[in-house]
Amino acid sequence: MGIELDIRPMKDWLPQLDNPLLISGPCSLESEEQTLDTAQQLAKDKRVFVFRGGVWKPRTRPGSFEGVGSVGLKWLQQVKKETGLPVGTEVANAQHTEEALNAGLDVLWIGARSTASPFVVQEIADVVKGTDAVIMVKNPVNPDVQLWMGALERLNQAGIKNLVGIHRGFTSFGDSKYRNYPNWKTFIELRRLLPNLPVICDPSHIAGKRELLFEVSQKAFDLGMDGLMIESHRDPSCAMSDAEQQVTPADLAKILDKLIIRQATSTNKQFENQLELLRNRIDTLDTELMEVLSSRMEIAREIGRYKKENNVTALQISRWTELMNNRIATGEKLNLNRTFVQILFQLIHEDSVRMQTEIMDED
Ligand SMILES: O=C(O)C(=O)C[C@]1(C(=O)O)C=C[C@@H](O)C=C1
Repeated sequence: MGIELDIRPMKDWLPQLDNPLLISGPCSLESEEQTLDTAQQLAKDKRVFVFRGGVWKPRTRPGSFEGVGSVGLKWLQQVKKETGLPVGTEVANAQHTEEALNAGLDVLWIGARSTASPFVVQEIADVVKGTDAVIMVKNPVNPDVQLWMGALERLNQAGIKNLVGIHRGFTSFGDSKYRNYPNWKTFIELRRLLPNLPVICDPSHIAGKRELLFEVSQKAFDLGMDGLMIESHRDPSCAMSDAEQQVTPADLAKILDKLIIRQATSTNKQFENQLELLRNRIDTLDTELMEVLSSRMEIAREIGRYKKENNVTALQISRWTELMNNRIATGEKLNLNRTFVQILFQLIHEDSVRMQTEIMDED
């Protein structure tokens, strides 16, 4: 389902922005002193454009530190006064939103668990209606691009044009080196559906550990994301939440020094010409690929008709297993990724079986 949102570019509400947008600050605000000290250090690095600090912390289980609450808004106001940095926090219900707006916060964001709940998003949208608030929407915990877009749409319908998506990864099951699996394809799909929506990455929540922050941040820039939100604490070892994934402002600067920021296009004519030549070759190969697929499917249909006449099942598990093993081995010789080959042939086989059963069930 296609939707068009009326979205303003980030520079309209943050004129000092010199791409990309970097938001940083502690996971949770813990004391006025910790807040101001971290903010002062971050403000010295001119690459940080917005200071963040969690005030109300949605925790998975009760009993964990749930944030300092409303008093933290005063500390954020103080940060703004002392450093000149715009400030932001996460809101999870109407009351948080009202308080944050009244405190003059510059940026509010909706967390992954809240984005997954349309009632919560609507409640927040009703409060911000008619204001020129800047609202960032994290992806929902599950990789459902429609749910993510739905949240953005609700806010846009409430007149909010200063919208940004935040990619923070998705709940992982089983073994994963990430705290939240990045599933980059969900971002790619969101960008395809809403090309004018700025989207930043939250490497802290994807990585879950500071050692992976650089790798995830670089990947975000390789894909053309518009910024990063990275948690920073003056002393992560004694942070009251997410200690493993926070970095000191000094370590943040080291990560930023190493990152390569890529542009969507290049002004180099030679590059553009060469790219066009290579893209033409891809177009030709894709046409051949489709023609080969079409011939393959035609044979599968023929087999289907034949099986129908002879009362034989569409699914032939031993042939399918043998075929898959063979294609993976061939793929390896041809330098094709194993998972890619597996998924590709699963899709082809699935459609082949679908067509054959349709033929069999025709009158
Ligand atoms: O070999 C067959 O029996 C086929 O119908 C072809 C095919 C395939 O598309 O490769 C389709 C269904 C079977 O489960 C196995 C293989």
